[in-house]
Amino acid sequence: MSDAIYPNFPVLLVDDEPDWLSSLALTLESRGRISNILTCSDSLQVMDILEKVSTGVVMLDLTMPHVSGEQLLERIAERHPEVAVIVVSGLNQVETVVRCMKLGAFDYCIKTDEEDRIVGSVLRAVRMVEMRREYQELAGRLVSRELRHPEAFSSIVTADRAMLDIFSYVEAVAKSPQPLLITGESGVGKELVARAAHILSGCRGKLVTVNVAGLDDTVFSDTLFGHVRGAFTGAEQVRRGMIEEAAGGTLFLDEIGDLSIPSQVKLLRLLQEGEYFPLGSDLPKSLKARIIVATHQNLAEKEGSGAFRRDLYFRLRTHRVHIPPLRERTGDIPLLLEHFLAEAAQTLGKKKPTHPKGLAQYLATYCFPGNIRELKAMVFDAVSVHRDRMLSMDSFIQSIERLQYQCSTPAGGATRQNPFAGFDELPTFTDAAAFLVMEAMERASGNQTLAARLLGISQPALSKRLKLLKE
Ligand SMILES: Nc1ncnc2c1ncn2[C@@H]1O[C@H](COP(=O)(O)OP(=O)(O)OP(=O)(O)O)[C@@H](O)[C@H]1O
Repeated sequence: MSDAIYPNFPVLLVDDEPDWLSSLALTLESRGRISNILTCSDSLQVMDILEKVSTGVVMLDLTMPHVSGEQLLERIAERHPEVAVIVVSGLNQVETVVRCMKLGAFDYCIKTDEEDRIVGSVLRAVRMVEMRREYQELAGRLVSRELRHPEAFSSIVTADRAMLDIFSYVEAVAKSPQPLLITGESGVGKELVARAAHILSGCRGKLVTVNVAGLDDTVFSDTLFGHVRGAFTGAEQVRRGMIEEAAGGTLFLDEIGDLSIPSQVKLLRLLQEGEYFPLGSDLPKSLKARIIVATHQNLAEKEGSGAFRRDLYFRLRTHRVHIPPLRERTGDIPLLLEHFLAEAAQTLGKKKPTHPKGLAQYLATYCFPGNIRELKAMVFDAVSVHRDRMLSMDSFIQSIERLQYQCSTPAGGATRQNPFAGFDELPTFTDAAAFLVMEAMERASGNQTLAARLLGISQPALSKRLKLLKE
């Protein structure tokens, strides 16, 4: 949650008793952190307010002069079905409850109910309205496929459809108080997406990044929550934790899949309660930052094996995006190549070189386990050693040939499979060679030099085989 008022739509409290209105408002603010509250003690004004202000939730008394709560409930359900109405009444009669629920009430509370019951009901209604609004926003954007703030994504070079859909999604959920989970292999651009989500959130505070991989539980707590003086031996100064650093902004927790179980419990509590205790202090502090988390690991698998808490996993996955690896968006390679060539030339103080025809095609045949970071490093390496106007292909070929084995083994480095192992009847040498040649030509988009490299033979040798195939 940011410093901004919460939720981003008003909760309207309607009751003819001003004292009850102020006490309810106080309870919602202190127990539910709901600060965006409007009150109305005149039932005649309610429909006017709803016309003018985009209210999300109404808490409605039943017994009021002029217009009764039930009449209002009926009108609201008819004219503003998007508003969630919670009836809060002194009447504890089953028939009244049933009638109100039939008229479309979201919930029915009795004024003498425990505070937690009433606050819990409002929080559920707020969450439902938030989700409904996010869904409508998202559906609208996916249909129009238009970004309202494309500048937030300006550092992410792509023309890939899946990536552009991710941008729409991130834009739609950017203002949500719920955490955002970003998954994807290492180097796909998760941090860039987190940065874009932070810009779009409208929070004026900083984006504070913490890589939680390898932090033991004490260091994790100290880093995030900070400590008071004397909290432990050596704690001579107060330490502001990263949550406080990020107040009014975004806290980005990278490598969340590596978090220890005790730290997962603490993170879950922080997300659930919106509160934390600095080490050595028994005075809680409020979370005032939006949380974004990222991991290259498969959290569903980790949850299945018990290495990641289920409750935290479900809490984190409310809003989630998966960034595809570069090998699944090879259409981006020419764009990224141009982008990194310009960046490398500028950084290294050189003139931007042109690249050989076929380089992008050649790169597209490689699996890029390190994704865009790896491509960027390759381009910088090539630019740093090149002397002529035209970039040499050799530096790329050498890097790729050195790393190529990783592509031929499945993720996780399992041993190379024999592709013929499951065949009942083996193909002849001639047939197998013909299939290989056709596959290489396909992968190299018809470029014989590239196809020959993929097969480890010379271009004339490939040309000879192609001629034989045609005959
Ligand atoms: N689409 C892109 N356009 C331009 N640069 C990109 C793009 N995607 C990634 N990069 C660059 O690649 C590098 C890796 O990106 P980033 O750190 O965001 O990846 P990551 O998924 O967070 O990696 P890790 O999991 O290792 O933390 C950065 O230098 C980033 O600027």
